[in-house]
Amino acid sequence: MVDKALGGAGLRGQVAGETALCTVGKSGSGLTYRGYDISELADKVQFEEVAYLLSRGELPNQGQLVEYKAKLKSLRGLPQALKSVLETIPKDAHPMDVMRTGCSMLGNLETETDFANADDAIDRMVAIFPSIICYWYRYTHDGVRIDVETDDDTVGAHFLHLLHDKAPSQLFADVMNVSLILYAEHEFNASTFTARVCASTLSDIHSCVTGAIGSLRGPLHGGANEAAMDMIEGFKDAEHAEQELMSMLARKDKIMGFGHAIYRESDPRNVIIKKYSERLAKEVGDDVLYPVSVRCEEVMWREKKLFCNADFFHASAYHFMGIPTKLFTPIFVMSRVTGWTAHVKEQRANNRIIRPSAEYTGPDSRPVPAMSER
Ligand SMILES: CC(=O)SCCNC(=O)CCNC(=O)[C@H](O)C(C)(C)COP(=O)(O)OP(=O)(O)OC[C@H]1O[C@@H](n2cnc3c(N)ncnc32)[C@H](O)[C@@H]1OP(=O)(O)O
Ligand SMILES: O=C([O-])CC(=O)C(=O)O
Repeated sequence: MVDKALGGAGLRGQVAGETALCTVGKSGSGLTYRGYDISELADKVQFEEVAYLLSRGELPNQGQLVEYKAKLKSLRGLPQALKSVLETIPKDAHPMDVMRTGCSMLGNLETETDFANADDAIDRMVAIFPSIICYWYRYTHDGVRIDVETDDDTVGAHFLHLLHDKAPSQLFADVMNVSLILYAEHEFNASTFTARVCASTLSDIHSCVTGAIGSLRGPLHGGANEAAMDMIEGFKDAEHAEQELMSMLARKDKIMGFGHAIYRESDPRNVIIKKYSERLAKEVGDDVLYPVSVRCEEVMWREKKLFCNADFFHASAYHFMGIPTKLFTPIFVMSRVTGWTAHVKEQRANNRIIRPSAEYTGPDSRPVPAMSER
């Protein structure tokens, strides 16, 4: 059924399948993973518990969590052939292209041959994605071949450790944890739908994730956090931000990090990451980027009733932790791989190939003219 308020373009408002994984825009804060509210998850659990919840169906007990984290730790290493491929990708490549190639190469080296073993392939991707991006980044930017097998307890701490060559502070590790939870799953968003379409052909899980990475890359989806950072970095202070935004709105520019396909008044993830951005700003002594971001939020709501989505305050939060802007969207991949792959399993469990119909708008039937008549 088409929701008239949203219109039908972009399949908006049309139910394209069922899921037990996530609600968007419904009860509680509006976002739940398997029934658990996002704000409670962000408050109380680790990303690894969310990853387990999505792949296995329930939150782990203590023993299961210990075992799961030990398994992830043991899967961080990169095969030599994958390292060689990463070393050939140029320094100026976009890191999302590196993620896409890294995932695809992993699919060549560790091909999923039996859907019954999907959880092993999923765990491997959750564990190895930070290694892939950091190995390439440090090799091409710092000229070092890093050892990716750290002893860090969590995916977020492991990532920051590899990137900065030292274990992160507790605050930074906590922010990464919350960020990875917030990005983990979001129903039938564009990249997840890509993964489900691929899964519906009974393709392998690495193909599903490789396709999803390509969809996430665009600035209307995951790429918005980088685009938001590029924008706010250009503002000198809150006053300047307001003037520039007003001009951008007058030119009808799209303001990255604002608006949403489903939420109408707010994105429940924003209030959570905004709080952490504020804490980080205090921690690092920022008195520009956070006030600039807050002013952008005020102006966009006042002028357009547009609100910050999950991406906007992620920009300043990641920046405060010393993460280069072009690595922002790969972090989204490190998290969303848990949602994508849970959807792949769900699609496989109740599958019919996804193949909608198109309304034809081309010319009427006509004969092929001879070459001399074209
Ligand atoms: C984690 C995520 O992927 S969250 C999304 C990240 N993407 C962004 O931040 C990119 C900026 N935002 C956008 O481009 C859009 O809001 C999207 C892609 C997220 C949603 O697109 P839609 O569902 O088409 O948006 P929606 O139907 O609400 O748009 C309504 C109107 O608001 C405008 N609008 C929506 N978002 C913005 C924005 N960020 N800046 C300026 N105008 C906007 C649209 O152009 C549209 O105007 P129109 O009717 O004159 O064409
Ligand atoms: O749901 C969407 O369309 C985009 C989004 O917020 C996400 O994927 O996290």
